[in-house]
Amino acid sequence: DAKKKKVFNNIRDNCDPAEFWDMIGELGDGAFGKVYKAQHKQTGQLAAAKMCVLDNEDDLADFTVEIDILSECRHENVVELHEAYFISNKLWMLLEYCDGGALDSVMSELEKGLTEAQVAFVCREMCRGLQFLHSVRVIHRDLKAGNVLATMTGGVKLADFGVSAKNKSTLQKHDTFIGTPYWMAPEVVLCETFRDHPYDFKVDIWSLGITLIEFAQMEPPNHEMTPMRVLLKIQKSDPPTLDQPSLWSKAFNDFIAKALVKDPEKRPTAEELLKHEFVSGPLDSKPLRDLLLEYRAEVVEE
Ligand SMILES: COc1ccc(Nc2ncnc(-c3cccnc3Nc3cc(NC(=O)c4cccc(C(F)(F)F)c4)ccc3C)n2)cc1
Repeated sequence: DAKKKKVFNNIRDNCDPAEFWDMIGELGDGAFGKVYKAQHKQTGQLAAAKMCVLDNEDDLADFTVEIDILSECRHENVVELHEAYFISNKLWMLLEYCDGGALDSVMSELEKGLTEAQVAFVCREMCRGLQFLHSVRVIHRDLKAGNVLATMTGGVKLADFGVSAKNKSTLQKHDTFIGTPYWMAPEVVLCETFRDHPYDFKVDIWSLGITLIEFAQMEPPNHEMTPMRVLLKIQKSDPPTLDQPSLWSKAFNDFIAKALVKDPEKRPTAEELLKHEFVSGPLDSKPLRDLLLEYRAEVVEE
């Protein structure tokens, strides 16, 4: 009955994607479920299709955070959701297909990091994506090269391949209202008022800085340590820098130093970083497009 059946907007209920889409290849088989390369039967449009088997309809609620966010987040630097289907306990999400793949795969396949020109272009696009996400009060919380997708035409798109449960926690929308305060206990008031700490979104700026070091050096700082050791190190050490600063421009080193400020209140916003000389000059997508052509040649060769 209508009452029980929660209607989720953006999801086509009891509609089979196989009616409209052919699954033409596999893109990944992660913890989250299978991901296929799909082609629309009529339009020929390509998509990345993620299928998750849900035990019951309540699990669907877990995914609606991701679906609602992706449906609202229409921006050229954020991966775009085409359609979502829910049929016989299977949830399908079809996203625009980024034919360049994820940037961590590009680096590991070519066994080299990005040049400064490539980093500067990708960095500007990522800042624009972050500026948008933060403007609609979405915090990514898992920025890294593996979550940056590219297209052969030089498009750069923020994505998040994390496991859905993590997505739910990482993609907390921060505009939930505070309940009526009259009956609130003091500790609830304290928690409620400081819950929506205005600097939460600054976590993405730190991760952006770390991701730039990953682009330049193929690995993030401290990659040789165990995760436990890294937690302690990040907490007590000075912010990381490029291993060999003299190999890179002053602007690049300075941009990283600005993003990797430990105090979130002093860390700049994406909007402020877009004014930095590292990304404010004329930047061309050609260096990135050339890298992707190299990558495609390698992958095709295999
Ligand atoms: C191995 O070679 C390739 C070649 C091309 C591609 N291209 C591509 N293009 C688009 N999506 C994918 C993809 C690959 C593996 C897993 N998921 C993929 N996309 C995807 C992403 C999502 N969700 C998000 O990216 C997401 C979720 C929450 C928030 C956000 C954000 F905050 F960034 F907006 C983004 C949901 C469903 C799917 C199918 N992959 C990938 C690998």
